[in-house]
Amino acid sequence: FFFENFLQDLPYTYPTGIQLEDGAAYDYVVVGAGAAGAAAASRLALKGFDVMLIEAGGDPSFLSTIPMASLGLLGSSLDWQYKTIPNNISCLSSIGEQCRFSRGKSLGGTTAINHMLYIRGNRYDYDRMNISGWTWKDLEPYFLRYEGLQILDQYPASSRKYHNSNGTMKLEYFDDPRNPWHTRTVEGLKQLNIPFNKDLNGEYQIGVTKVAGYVYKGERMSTARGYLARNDVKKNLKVAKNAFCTEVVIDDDNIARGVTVVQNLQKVTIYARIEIVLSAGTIGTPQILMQSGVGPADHLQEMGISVRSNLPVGNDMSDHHLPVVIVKVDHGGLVDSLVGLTSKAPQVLQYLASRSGPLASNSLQDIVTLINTNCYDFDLRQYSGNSSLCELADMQIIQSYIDKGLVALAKPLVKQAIGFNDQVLDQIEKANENHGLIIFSPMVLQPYSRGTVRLASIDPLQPPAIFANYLGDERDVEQMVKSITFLEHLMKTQIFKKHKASILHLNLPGCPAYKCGRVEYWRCYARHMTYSGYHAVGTCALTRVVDEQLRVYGVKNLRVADLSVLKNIIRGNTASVSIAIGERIVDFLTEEDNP
Ligand SMILES: Cc1cc2nc3c(=O)[nH]c(=O)nc-3n(C[C@H](O)[C@H](O)[C@H](O)COP(=O)(O)OP(=O)(O)OC[C@H]3O[C@@H](n4cnc5c(N)ncnc54)[C@H](O)[C@@H]3O)c2cc1C
Repeated sequence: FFFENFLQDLPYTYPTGIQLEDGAAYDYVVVGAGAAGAAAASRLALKGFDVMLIEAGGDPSFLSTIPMASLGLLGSSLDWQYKTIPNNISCLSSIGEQCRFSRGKSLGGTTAINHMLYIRGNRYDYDRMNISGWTWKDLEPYFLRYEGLQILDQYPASSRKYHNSNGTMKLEYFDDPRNPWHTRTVEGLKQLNIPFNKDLNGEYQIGVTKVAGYVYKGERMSTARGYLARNDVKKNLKVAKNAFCTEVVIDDDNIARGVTVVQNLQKVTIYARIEIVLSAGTIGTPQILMQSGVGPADHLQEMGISVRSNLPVGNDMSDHHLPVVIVKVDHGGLVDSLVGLTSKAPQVLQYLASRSGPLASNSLQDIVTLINTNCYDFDLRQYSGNSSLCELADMQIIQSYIDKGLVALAKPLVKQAIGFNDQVLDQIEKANENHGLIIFSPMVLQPYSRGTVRLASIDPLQPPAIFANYLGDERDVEQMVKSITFLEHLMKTQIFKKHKASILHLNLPGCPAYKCGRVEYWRCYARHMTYSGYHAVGTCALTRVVDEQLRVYGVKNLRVADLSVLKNIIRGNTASVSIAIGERIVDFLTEEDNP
């Protein structure tokens, strides 16, 4: 009752869903209401076009709005719950040796379940794509168009020119988690000479900081909230929820005419008078394209699908990945986790009453470190970023905190969210009996390994085959060993030593004991404890599958706007660029930037 009343009090509501009618036509059909799709469809509707936005999921849940709850969303009904095809050299300690590959399934897409960190990547990441219209200079206006940075006055003056406070996606600092490791982590990193950099989206990208997040007034700022919940958007945009797009309808002249959609067990075809935009993400978009006959000819023929355009759809997928590193620390009577907090009524009430307190925080995750490990002296244990190369990060660290005893209390939830097998989970549970745990995620930011997405079935409702192929390239293993060595040094800093921090040496099948060979152990460890950074790009890449204006080669009136078009993975988190791509396509479509 309390929650029902409370929900009615929410200051924003999502658009009402529409039941699709077979044969209906709209100016534009946009498939996928995630980071890019929500932005693209909203802007088109605001320009006065008749737009239908198709989304496989429904509204984000109340849980999705609570920043601290983000881990609890993984494996939930808001998650597509994909798992990768094993490659036998990574994720060996995940259930079935399959890495978890979470993706959001609701209005807002993955921005409704992600960790909400706002990092735009390095300017060089865009410039090096070397594609006309896609340099940082070209893209910056689109980042600024949506950015609503509320804390700009707390940034250094040199940052001002890189930001906008008035955009629709409001961004703020997360609330204080009231966990001393929040500041201790920064202190330890400073002892290794990692600079404190207030703005990792400003002049320089290197350093440690407390980042701004997609959070506003204590609640998640998904694109469902930032775009779709706007009254002016709701007035103009049509949205079909729980509507799964199965195929693009392409006529004999290779012109895309419409899409087929399954909604409430009914299959309908709807049409686009102008164009169709696929924004179903790095997994969803290649799946729809291949079901429609757009993809690698040999694969399509093998699946019995007639080829409309032979393109390398689903190839060269690149994703951040990391070894999960578990650190035991002494316990200072902390309770900052969701499960712990729900048993702490005052803190829950504080959140409900004022959207503040630990539930409005992101645990320790908003402390973000970006460094180039080549500029860290492993002998001196000091960072010295004194060349231009050092401005390009190759490692990003985030961390979260698990309070003492929490794993035992919430084992099914942890298992569902993280997906490690019982052998590993039991060891983590044991370590957590008497210690708080900090889970470090040092991401390989520029991985060499590449994977693929293929159809697993001719049935479009079945999940595709995701072969992430993490650690397929040995250089990524070496990078992970470097990252772990860096964390070992962090454990030796005064502040971490003072609190008896130590990395947990898990007993893993096939791995030598740590004391028998440190580097060999960590190499083996990395292959066991591999985890996705959830930033996969490249399955419908610019200049390979789509042209500079995001038009699919060989098919007219069909474009892609989502993370799948990025050719190279950026040095940072990916929602930012995906939203910018959603903003960008609108100018392409409306001819302001369309030759
Ligand atoms: C656990 C996790 C944590 C993350 N943390 C961060 C972070 O802190 N900061 C950050 O910047 N990024 C983060 N990311 C990544 C970021 O959220 C994504 O890269 C970004 O949302 C991708 O945008 P997109 O538009 O390509 O796809 P999505 O946002 O995934 O949107 C795709 C949409 O298409 C819909 N769809 C798919 N197939 C179909 C179909 N057949 N029919 C109809 N609809 C369909 C989906 O349901 C979804 O709504 C995280 C991701 C995950 C999984």
